[in-house]
Amino acid sequence: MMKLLDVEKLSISFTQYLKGLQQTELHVISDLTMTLNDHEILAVLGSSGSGKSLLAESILGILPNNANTSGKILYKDELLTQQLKEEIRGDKISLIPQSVNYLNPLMKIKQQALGYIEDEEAYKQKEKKQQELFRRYGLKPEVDEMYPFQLSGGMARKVLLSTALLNDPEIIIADEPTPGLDEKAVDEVIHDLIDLKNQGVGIILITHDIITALRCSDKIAILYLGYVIEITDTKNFTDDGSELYHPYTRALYQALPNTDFKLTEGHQPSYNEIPKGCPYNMNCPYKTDKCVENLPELREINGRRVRCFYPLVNDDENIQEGG
Ligand SMILES: Nc1ncnc2c1ncn2[C@@H]1O[C@H](COP(=O)(O)OP(=O)(O)OP(=O)(O)O)[C@@H](O)[C@H]1O
Ligand code: NI
Repeated sequence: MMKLLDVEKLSISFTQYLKGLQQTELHVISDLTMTLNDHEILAVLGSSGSGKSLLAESILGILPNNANTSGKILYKDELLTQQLKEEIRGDKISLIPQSVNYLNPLMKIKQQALGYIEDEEAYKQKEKKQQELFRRYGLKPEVDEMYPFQLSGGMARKVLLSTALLNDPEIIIADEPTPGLDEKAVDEVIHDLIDLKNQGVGIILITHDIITALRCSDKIAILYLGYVIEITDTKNFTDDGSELYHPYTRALYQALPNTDFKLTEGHQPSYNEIPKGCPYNMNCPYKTDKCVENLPELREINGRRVRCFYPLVNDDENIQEGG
């Protein structure tokens, strides 16, 4: 097992200008810490608008200009600077984008998959790889000369997937690859991701769909109001949920058959109302004054990372109250 990415205390916010000279800070991601290894699918689970795409953009170095960030990201123990991000983007790290709108509508498919390559030999090699990948994903040769509008949604997704794989990436960030797809296409995406993982790729699967996360990930990081509140092995989502330590994670899992399997808006308060103290305290049945006053750190407990003063650890595994 090799560490590919370490995200350490990453925060992303936007300054909002209100009437007059007033301004407030919109905290979209706060104090996010997580690790991605090779041969691993890490699902990042959060509701719509919770900053998941911004996390992807931050790792890739394509954040909007007005974003304020702090914290750091390491790539194989090396600080991932903006320069290094630009070097490895599309090469060692690839994005499977959230939307097929990432395709340039005015450019033929093959041309945009390959990009501009000056060296003739290098071009030929990449072209060969592209043709292999297109064949592997069932894209016929005539797709090469098509424009995006001529593709079905499923074909466009396969083009994005093949393009992401062209340079044998070590890390793939898949941003919501399944919404809007029919059941068969979802099965295919999941199958492809697991296949890539088995080849050694480390994958960050960004999703608001807990069922997709449960079906293919090895670990799940759960976001709440921009905070990671638990990172746990996917196998801990089992039976009655008693292996899940954060009250929110457990409630989410136990509610599953009755919800529409999605983390919808309304589950969480809005970003303008992030409470002082624990982000979950307003909904937590176990809260104390301490939770209202203080923000719990993300700490390691029995191989999980949990942001809670009173994690729901089984009786036989005694844990001290966190500080
Ligand atoms: N350039 C920007 N300026 C100001 N605020 C922004 C900007 N970009 C994003 N945001 C804010 O950050 C929030 C998170 O955006 P993001 O696209 O990362 O969410 P997401 O979790 O990917 O949502 P979805 O599930 O809908 O894809 C947005 O709701 C928006 O309020
Ligand atoms: Ni998004």
